[in-house]
Amino acid sequence: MKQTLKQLQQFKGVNRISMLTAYNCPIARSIEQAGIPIILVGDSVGMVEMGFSSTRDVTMEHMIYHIEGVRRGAPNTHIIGDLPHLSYESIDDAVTNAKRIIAAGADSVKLEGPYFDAVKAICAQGIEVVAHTGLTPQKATSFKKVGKDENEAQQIIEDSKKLIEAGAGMLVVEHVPAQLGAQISNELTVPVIGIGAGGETDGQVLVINDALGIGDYWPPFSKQYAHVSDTVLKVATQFKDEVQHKQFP
Ligand SMILES: Nc1nc(=O)c2c([nH]1)NC[C@@H]1CN(c3ccc(C(=O)N[C@@H](CCC(=O)O)C(=O)O)cc3)CN21
Ligand SMILES: CC(C)C(=O)C(=O)O
Ligand SMILES: [Mg+2]
Repeated sequence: MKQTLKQLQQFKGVNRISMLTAYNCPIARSIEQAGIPIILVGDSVGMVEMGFSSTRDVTMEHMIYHIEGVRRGAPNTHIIGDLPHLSYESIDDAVTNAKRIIAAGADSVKLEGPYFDAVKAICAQGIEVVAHTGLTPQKATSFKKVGKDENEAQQIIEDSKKLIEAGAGMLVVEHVPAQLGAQISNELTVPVIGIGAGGETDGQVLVINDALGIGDYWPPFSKQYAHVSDTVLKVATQFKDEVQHKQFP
């Protein structure tokens, strides 16, 4: 059954939490069928589905379109919708756009970085918020690991704590040393979901295209459980040949 962030918080320290991204209806349907409790409609859609070289090209309209499809496929799964780049620079925009993400079918919204007042304002509207620290691709100029030196690590810990104090009910921490992922998980009372943040976080999130082996590049911390792009190539080639040689239909 679809759970709220508040209900999902009970898993901390009890069960590991799995989360996958999804961007369309049939993939979301299979993820729900597998019993994954949380689907993230990430702005990574811009890179892995739309062919942009950054998540900064993703708009509110893109996010809404994808969230609507995912909700049709997964009516009973908690859906987190990413707020895209520049959609929460002002408090007014943050609240307006969070409401639009929820109206599209998400159960909570996620935003990147130390936007404490935006988190507070969105929570004040009764909308659950997921925070995101570590590597934050909307602002990043490279996708290198962050938090490797002591100052940077301390800043990430402080931002994470303040985002939870501002009202965020869950945290995603991306591409940081395993020891920092573990420390943040230990120090926060809410679930910390890691991606490239080691094995000691409360849960793990993976981009579904990386897990399926769709695309031609996958981050070093990801795992390919299948190689679907190879299958697409095989199928398309076979179909072409069969049409050519009148073997199909
Ligand atoms: N397919 C995909 N999977 C993701 O997990 C993902 C995206 N895209 N796009 C949005 C962000 C960006 N992410 C990424 C993407 C690449 C690296 C990566 O390859 N890092 C290398 C090289 C970095 C560099 O030299 O610029 C590394 O060794 O850290 C890391 C995180 C995670 N997110
Ligand atoms: C990588 C995850 C955490 C994300 O924000 C996304 O898929 O957009
Ligand atoms: Mg994202």
